[in-house]
Amino acid sequence: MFRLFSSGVDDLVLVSSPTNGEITNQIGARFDRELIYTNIGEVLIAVNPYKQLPITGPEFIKMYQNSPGGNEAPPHIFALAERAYRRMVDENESQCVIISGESGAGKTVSAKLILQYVTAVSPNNSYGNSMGGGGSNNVPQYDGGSDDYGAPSGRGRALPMPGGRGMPPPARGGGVPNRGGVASRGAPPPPMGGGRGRGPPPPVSNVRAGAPPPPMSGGQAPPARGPAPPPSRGGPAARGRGGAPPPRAAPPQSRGGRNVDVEHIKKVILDSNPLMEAIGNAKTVRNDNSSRFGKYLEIQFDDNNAPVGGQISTFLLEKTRVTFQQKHERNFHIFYQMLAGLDQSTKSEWGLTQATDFYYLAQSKCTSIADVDDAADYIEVKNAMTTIAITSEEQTEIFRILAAILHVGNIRFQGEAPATVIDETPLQWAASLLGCDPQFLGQSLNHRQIQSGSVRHTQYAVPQNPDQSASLRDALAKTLYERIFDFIVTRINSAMQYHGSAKVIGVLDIYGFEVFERNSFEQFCINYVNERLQQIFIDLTVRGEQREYHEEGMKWKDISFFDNKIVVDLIDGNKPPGVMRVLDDVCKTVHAVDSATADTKFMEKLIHAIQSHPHLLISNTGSSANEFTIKHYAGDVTYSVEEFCFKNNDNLYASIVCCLQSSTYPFIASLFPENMSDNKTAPTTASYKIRQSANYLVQRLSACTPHYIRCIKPNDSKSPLSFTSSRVEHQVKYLGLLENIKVKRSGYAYRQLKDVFLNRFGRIFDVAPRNCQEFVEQITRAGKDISAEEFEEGKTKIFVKTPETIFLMEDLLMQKIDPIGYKERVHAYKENEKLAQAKAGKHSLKPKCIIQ
Ligand SMILES: Nc1ncnc2c1ncn2[C@@H]1O[C@H](COP(=O)(O)OP(=O)(O)OP(=O)(O)O)[C@@H](O)[C@H]1O
Repeated sequence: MFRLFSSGVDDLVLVSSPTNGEITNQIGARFDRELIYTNIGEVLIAVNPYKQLPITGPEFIKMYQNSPGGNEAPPHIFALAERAYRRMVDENESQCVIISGESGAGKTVSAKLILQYVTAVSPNNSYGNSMGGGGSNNVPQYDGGSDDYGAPSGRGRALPMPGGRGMPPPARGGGVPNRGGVASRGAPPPPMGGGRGRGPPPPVSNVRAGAPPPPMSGGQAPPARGPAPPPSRGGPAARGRGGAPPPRAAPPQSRGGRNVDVEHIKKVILDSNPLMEAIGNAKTVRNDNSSRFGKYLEIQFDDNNAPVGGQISTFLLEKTRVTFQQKHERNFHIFYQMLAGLDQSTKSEWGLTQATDFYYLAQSKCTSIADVDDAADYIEVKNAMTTIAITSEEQTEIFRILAAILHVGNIRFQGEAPATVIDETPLQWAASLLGCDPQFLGQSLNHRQIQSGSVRHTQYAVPQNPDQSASLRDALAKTLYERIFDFIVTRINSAMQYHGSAKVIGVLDIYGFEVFERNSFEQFCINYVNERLQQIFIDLTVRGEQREYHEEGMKWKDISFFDNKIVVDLIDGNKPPGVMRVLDDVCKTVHAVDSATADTKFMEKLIHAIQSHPHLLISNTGSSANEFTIKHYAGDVTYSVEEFCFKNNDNLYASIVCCLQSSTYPFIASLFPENMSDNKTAPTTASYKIRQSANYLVQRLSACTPHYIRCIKPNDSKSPLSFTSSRVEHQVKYLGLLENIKVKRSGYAYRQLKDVFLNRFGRIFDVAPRNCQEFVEQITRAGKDISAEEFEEGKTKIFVKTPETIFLMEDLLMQKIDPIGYKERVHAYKENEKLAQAKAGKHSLKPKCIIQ
């Protein structure tokens, strides 16, 4: 008895006894052969190789283009992209690609590859008769692979031959099913929700700018240090080149009907990437270019299936990074790009020197990244801004605010409440660049406006001590940054705005499930969003299966799976109240208490409100209780409640907003349109915004046929092609891959169109069977371990219950059509096995197939 598949199977649904360890072994065995992609049905697993493999160049696009729904194609991100695009074209349905995984797993690279593929294969004109494949070679492309690879052997079915470096292996088990596992709906998605809690914008067809980004907040940096040269000018009166024209968003470029410059839209889609990365990405210890926000990009396609518009929605921007970064991490790239790229005279005019002079950049002791040229990136970012029609005046306004943020970070406080500023210089700089009166700015940092609980219209200015003032200072910096971020996202959306009806391909690049040694409010929110995404994943997968059974005229069999609704309700439920509801209730009543007392009250209330729940564990219910555990679908996570209330409150401080609204720069005032004297509406909390965002996402994604990419980070040292099994197994667990496989296998492990099935497996016999019945008769005679119950015939497909049957059929096929190759593989297998044993069981695989 031998194991044939020591190289791992390309569809994990075919693993005989799936466990987290076994899945890891399979992925590892493939990774050793530079096969970074593996399927679970139509779900794609992508392992980051930390090395450019020659598998994503234009010739690979051609290879996958028009391949029939990914059938027979080895697992590849382009196979998935092709399936999404083709299904949109053929079935006139919106599609979405949901990419998840931990930091550094390769989500952003995967998202870029999807965009690269879709922009390349779609037509360049919004009318005419080309249906895909008309993409221009001039379209800028992500440089994800080298072009030095040999030309593919043809279009459509052209598959790479085995043996080459980075080449996919021969399709095992007949490739992935054409359909199945996904539900579909015809209509394009509904209009988006409103923008940033400033009231919904008027509906414009199915596109609107400004999704509700749910901000995360919190984190207080210690007071600033660092020298700052004296201001060249003081106060708002001195304004340099900025009497600045009214800079509010330029009128959207209205598009609709057939007058769309598709090539321009493709350019905007691809060029907006470096801009979004500049304002939303940063170096972290895990990833030099880590996205610190979630992004959902929808590309809109017209009747000619050309991209005619788009829409970006952002989620969970980590704005605490503006004021605090841990050691060896950086702030958002844009700050360093500005310092490296701005001309010297503007830098002098704005009081800018070097990164180490500004506390917000200097605290982490990391201001540069190996192999990154911030000055060159600055030029790229400016060009991208120009592409999306941000005028040069507006660009100046944006960078001046960023400069102001750096000076804000250098303001330090001392003394009793109200705290006084230690050195006026940074305050003067900040006030000057923000067009505010320095005294007004100072007062808005050392006094906080508090509304009376009993008499709602009464406001009090409460003096703040140095710590509290530092907290307000950081709130100012974070608010300014967030508004710039939103402004740029809105302008990207304006540049892609399309008014006609359209179907979409959405690409969601969002943090995956997070479990650290210490988990805080941020992980709680991220994991909640992931619970919601898991919910729609299960829902759509089960419904997709149901639909397929129905279409195939087969009797539905119940699929058993863990329904995580119970966990979602535990977090966001109203009646009985979930954790978020309890948190919001506590936050409403704790304005006057310090952060630690508020967290204690939250813990008390949580223990009282949710006494017993099968998915909530509170081991310490005494007065020192400070953590709770949620049993998530992917595993248990313990959350420390420290700063939960502070972060959840995410206050927009009235004093700060009023000061900025008084700015003599119309651009800055326009970023703060809210009416702060309107006391009627209760301030929204961070968890409220996250619930809203999650609802919005679920609504958008549910209107599409989903495609999933689960990204895996193979090691923590960013080493090329190195695979640490324990790290991977952890991710396999938290990505819920085992559950994926179970759901997918609970009915049939394999399904294939009748023609494709009979063409492949009919070759086992001297006389090819003409139909399913003949096939079953012959195969049960040929393979003594194969029973007729293993097969079921639908209207268009043949279904096979267990992977073992598929493996046996594959063996019979191979012995028949390539007996020498078969012997060689058996030999190679034995050699590989010896090697594996010598390496003490590295990726040791359990028997997948028995050769007799
Ligand atoms: N398919 C790939 N081929 C080559 N290198 C890759 C690939 N995927 C990822 N990488 C490398 O890994 C790095 C991290 O990838 P990426 O930024 O996409 O991770 P991420 O999951 O988006 O992380 P984060 O959540 O922190 O944003 C990339 O900058 C790149 O160097």
